[in-house]
Amino acid sequence: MKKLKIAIQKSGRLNEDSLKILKDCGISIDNGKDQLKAAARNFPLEVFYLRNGDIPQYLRDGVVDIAIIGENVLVEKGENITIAEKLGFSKCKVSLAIPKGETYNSVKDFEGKRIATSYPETVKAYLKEKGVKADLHIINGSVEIAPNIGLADAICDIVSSGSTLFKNNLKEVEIMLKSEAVLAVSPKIQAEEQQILQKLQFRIQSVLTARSSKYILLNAPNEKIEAISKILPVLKSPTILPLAEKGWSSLHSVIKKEDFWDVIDELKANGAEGILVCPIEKMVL
Ligand SMILES: Nc1ncnc2c1ncn2[C@@H]1O[C@H](COP(=O)(O)OP(=O)(O)OP(=O)(O)O)[C@@H](O)[C@H]1O
Ligand SMILES: O=P(O)(O)OC[C@H]1O[C@H](OP(=O)(O)OP(=O)(O)O)[C@H](O)[C@@H]1O
Ligand SMILES: [Mg+2]
Repeated sequence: MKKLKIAIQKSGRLNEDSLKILKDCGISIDNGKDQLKAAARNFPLEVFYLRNGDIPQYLRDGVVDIAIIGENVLVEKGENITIAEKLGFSKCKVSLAIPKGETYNSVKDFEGKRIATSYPETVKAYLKEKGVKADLHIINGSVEIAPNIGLADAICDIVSSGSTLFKNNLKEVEIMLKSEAVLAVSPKIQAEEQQILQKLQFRIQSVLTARSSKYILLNAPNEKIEAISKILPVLKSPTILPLAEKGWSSLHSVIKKEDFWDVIDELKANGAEGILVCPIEKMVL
């Protein structure tokens, strides 16, 4: 039987969450420390542990069928590669930054400036669109140090919490793109592998929907149930069950994780008690 070949980052920021999402999809993989290739035990999947930056080429060549990779890397060198799914982790921005003390008016300020970056294609495309010509210095790491050692006037790199910029006395002035981990697909994927991908994608979608949702249970007097049902931003209509105590009911539903804190005060004001919010493991809509 054919196997779907997936590339994930060997080590680094994407590695752990990539393995976790496969695990949550019920797929167990031998994760030997120095292994570069492993087979899943219970799913037709072969895992290749690779450098994030090398993955676009492997996808293009059809050496692997799919990959979990930072969207920013696809923007930089992911021509012809499609995104099947956004995975919701490793969220970051790719931004332009300049020394904190300098004034900034607009992207035109980069005209003629030296910009250090590991993402030259992304910067080139961005500045070209804005009609700005700058001088790019390509370096592979520790980009934020460049202005401090006189190598460049500005930088373009990944920003997440902003602490690396802060520590290096820099400020973010342009956000070029927002990125997260994605499931990317090779243009050379074959029909049989495509079918396995569909099965994997179905599992991933169930995991992602569950991750962004919560199961909520609460008790309320019967006369308040209708009002409470209207407050809750539920996915479908709630389940309502009578409690042993007369005149009271228990309401069960699924809500979006981020919505809960917006409605909690209103729920309480409407007589809701014993509110439980629980994680959901898998969810099929
Ligand atoms: N500080 C950060 N916060 C959130 N996501 C990040 C951060 N830094 C990088 N990422 C995301 O994680 C991906 C992998 O970053 P990481 O630094 O682990 O590897 P890398 O050095 O870019 O790649 P390689 O595997 O080729 O060495 C990046 O492409 C980006 O999408
Ligand atoms: O805004 P922050 O939260 O500080 O994150 C941004 C930093 O994180 C990444 O570096 P990483 O730590 O992955 O080191 P690397 O340059 O060796 O990849 C990125 O290259 C930035 O330097
Ligand atoms: Mg990094």
